[in-house]
Amino acid sequence: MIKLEGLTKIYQSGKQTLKALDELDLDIVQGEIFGIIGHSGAGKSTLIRCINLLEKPSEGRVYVNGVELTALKGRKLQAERRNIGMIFQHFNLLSSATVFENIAFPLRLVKTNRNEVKRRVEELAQLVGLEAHLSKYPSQLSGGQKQRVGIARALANHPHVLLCDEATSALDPETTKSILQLLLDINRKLNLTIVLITHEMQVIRDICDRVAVIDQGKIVESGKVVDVFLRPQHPVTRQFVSQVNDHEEVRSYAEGSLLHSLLKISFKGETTYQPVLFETIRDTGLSFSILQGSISKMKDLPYGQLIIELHGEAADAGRTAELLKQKGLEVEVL
Ligand SMILES: Nc1ncnc2c1ncn2[C@@H]1O[C@H](COP(=O)(O)OP(=O)(O)OP(=O)(O)O)[C@@H](O)[C@H]1O
Repeated sequence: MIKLEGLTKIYQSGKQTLKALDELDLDIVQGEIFGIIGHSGAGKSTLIRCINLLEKPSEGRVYVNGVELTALKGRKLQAERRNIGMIFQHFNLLSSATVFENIAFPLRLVKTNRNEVKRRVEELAQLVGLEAHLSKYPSQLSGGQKQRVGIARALANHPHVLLCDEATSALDPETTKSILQLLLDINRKLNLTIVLITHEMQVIRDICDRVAVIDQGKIVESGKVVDVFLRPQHPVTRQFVSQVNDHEEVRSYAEGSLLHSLLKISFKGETTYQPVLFETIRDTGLSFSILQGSISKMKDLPYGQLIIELHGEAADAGRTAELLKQKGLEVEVL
C-alpha cells in the first residue's frame, strides 16, 4: 500500500547539512494502522511529510497505492495527493470559517456541487460526532472537537490513506482515548490505511497493528506491536516500552534483594486468563509472591505482565523460567 525505498532527506541550512532520514525502507499494508515512534528530532515528522511529498525527499522513492509519487509533478501529483488525508497536532483549521466550511474546504477545491457538498459534510459530521456543531467556529470548540473537524476534513475526498502527525499530542488523556477510538472505528468502517507518528507508546499500544521505531533517521526496529512490546530489542525501543511497563520500583527493590529470583512474565491472548503460572510453579515445589502485575489490551489482544519473586530452598529462577517458556509464556529473569 505504502512503500518507501531508500528514503533520504538532507536539510541544508547555510553550510550545515543534516541527514534527517537515512536510506529508510518501509512497507505499510492496506488497511492496517501503522505507528512510527521516536524521540524528538528522530525524523518522524520528516518521514510522514515525505509520504505525501509535503516534504520532498532528497533521494529514494515513495509509492502509495501502486503509484510512484516521487515520479510525479504538478497536477498529477496534486491529484494523487487527494488520496492521502492528513491531520495535525495543532489541527490547522481555518479560524474564520465554520465547522461546516472547514469540512467542505477540500470538496470546494475540487469544485464539488453545492448539494453534494452539503450531503457529504453532513455525512462526515455524523461519522465524527459533530452534527450539532456545524455552524460553530473553531474557537468555540474543545481540542477533541477541533481534531474531529480535522479528521472529517481529511476524509472529505475519500482518501485511501490517513496520515496522523502527532494527532493526539495536544490533547488530555481522556480526549486522546476518544480520538484514538474514532481512528480505530474509521479504520474498521472504511478499511482505511492509517499511518501515525507519536512519541507515546500508549498510542501505539491502544490502536496500532504494527510499529516502527525511528532513531537518527533510521528504522531501528519494527514488527507487530505485540512482538515489539514483549521482546523489545533496541535500547530506544526498550525505553519506549518502559513508558507503559514501568518496573522502576521493582527494579530498585531487586537491587537490594535476590536479583536472581525475580521473573518478569508476559502473557498474551488466551493464556492471559489461564492458571498456567500457578500450576507450573506448584509442580516445581516452589512458591512465589507477586510484586507487580497488570492485565491490559494491545488493540484487541489481551496481555498481562507480572513480576514475581520465587521463594524456596532451590529457588532456581532459570529452571522455572524454562518450564514457563515451554508453556508458551514470555519470561525474563530480572
Ligand atoms: N526545515 C528544516 N530545516 C532544517 N532542519 C530541519 C528541518 N526540519 C527538520 N529538521 C531537522 O531534522 C531532524 C528531524 O526533524 P523532525 O522534525 O523530522 O523530527 P521529529 O522526530 O518529528 O521531532 P519532534 O518530535 O520534535 O517533532 C531534526 O534534527 C530537525 O532539527
